[in-house]
Amino acid sequence: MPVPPPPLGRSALHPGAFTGTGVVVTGGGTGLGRAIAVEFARLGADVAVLSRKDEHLRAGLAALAEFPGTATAHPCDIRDPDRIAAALDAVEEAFGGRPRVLVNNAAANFPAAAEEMSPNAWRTVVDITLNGTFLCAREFARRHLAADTPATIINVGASYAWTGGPGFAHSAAAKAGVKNLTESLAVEWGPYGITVNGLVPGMFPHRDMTADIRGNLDRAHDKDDRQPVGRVGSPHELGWAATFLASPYAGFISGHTLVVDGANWQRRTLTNPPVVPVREQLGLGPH
Ligand SMILES: CCC/C=C/C(=O)SCCNC(=O)CCNC(=O)[C@H](O)C(C)(C)COP(=O)([O-])OP(=O)([O-])OC[C@H]1O[C@@H](n2cnc3c(N)ncnc32)[C@H](O)[C@@H]1OP(=O)([O-])[O-]
Ligand SMILES: NC(=O)C1=CN([C@@H]2O[C@H](COP(=O)(O)OP(=O)(O)OC[C@H]3O[C@@H](n4cnc5c(N)ncnc54)[C@H](OP(=O)(O)O)[C@@H]3O)[C@@H](O)[C@H]2O)C=CC1
Repeated sequence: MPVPPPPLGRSALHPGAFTGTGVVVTGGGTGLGRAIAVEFARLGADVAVLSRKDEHLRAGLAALAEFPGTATAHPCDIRDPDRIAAALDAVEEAFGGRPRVLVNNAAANFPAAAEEMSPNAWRTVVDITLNGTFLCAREFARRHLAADTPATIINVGASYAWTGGPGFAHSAAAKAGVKNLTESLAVEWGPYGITVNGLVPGMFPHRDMTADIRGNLDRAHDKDDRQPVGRVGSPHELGWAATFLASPYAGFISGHTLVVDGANWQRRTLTNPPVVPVREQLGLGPH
């Protein structure tokens, strides 16, 4: 019997838990990033959204408008270190101080057969998902290291970091890198009061999904029945996990990657469904 989550509008932590705390969410104008941004704002945080597209920045601001904290949005391509630095300068000015939390949520992905992936397709996904995560973490941490102030970083991953992701070789490899990077940075920066954790969403359908990813999901019917806990995730549940990881109650958690997926990725048996080649799954013809 699936147990539904408490409804949108509840918070897991006490009201005002993040009042006076600045939070940066990359890709915070859409989907799961926006859900994370909203849960921080609900708890009083000042929230900054960073991403490339105006429409996404506006959507992020609109979602944050009902909450009391400062909401700000800054155009930024996380592949470009200078633009990241400029965006964080602008965030500090808007908040009147350094944000304490960085959520590296932005990523890139599309399904493609590995043998058909162009070098630039591979490079683009790795550049945004892995390199962008590193560059944002580096710029954010440098500022805290220089000022000797505590901070926390959450890197959003994917469970195919452990399993491989047939049909998503670029994204899976990049997310494996993100998980590994999380572990390195947690140790390097731990002595200076910076915790670094990973947060992995399982199946969280939402209306901002790119057509490619949505199409991939839509090939599966009965999505709830395919999850061990009997249902897919609601985006605000991921937001609750993020706020917990950034809270003082998680201060002794660092270098960990928390998977929020109802045990879906452990669902493996010796009698899995028959193998369907990736080309067939993607509707591609023979080689
Ligand atoms: C599944 C569960 C886990 C989910 C995890 C997620 O991350 S969900 C989050 C998902 N959310 C997002 O991903 C949101 C952000 N995503 C985006 O902005 C775009 O999808 C982006 C990743 C292509 C980057 O845009 P951009 O303007 O920087 O790049 P660009 O347009 O210049 O393309 C670069 C190269 O990639 C090639 N290529 C592109 N598409 C396809 C394809 N379908 N097929 C094959 N190849 C494709 C394109 O042809 C080009 O190579 P070329 O021709 O030069 O050799
Ligand atoms: N949805 C799901 O079920 C799952 C999601 N995930 C992970 O969760 C996170 C959020 O995914 P989801 O919300 O579904 O995806 P979306 O496609 O809705 O969000 C991706 C966000 O990343 C931003 N972005 C992409 N490229 C860049 C860039 N170069 N610079 C700055 N921002 C960029 C986009 O904004 P813009 O276009 O404005 O730049 C967009 O807001 C990702 O890390 C994803 O890998 C993992 C497993 C499953």
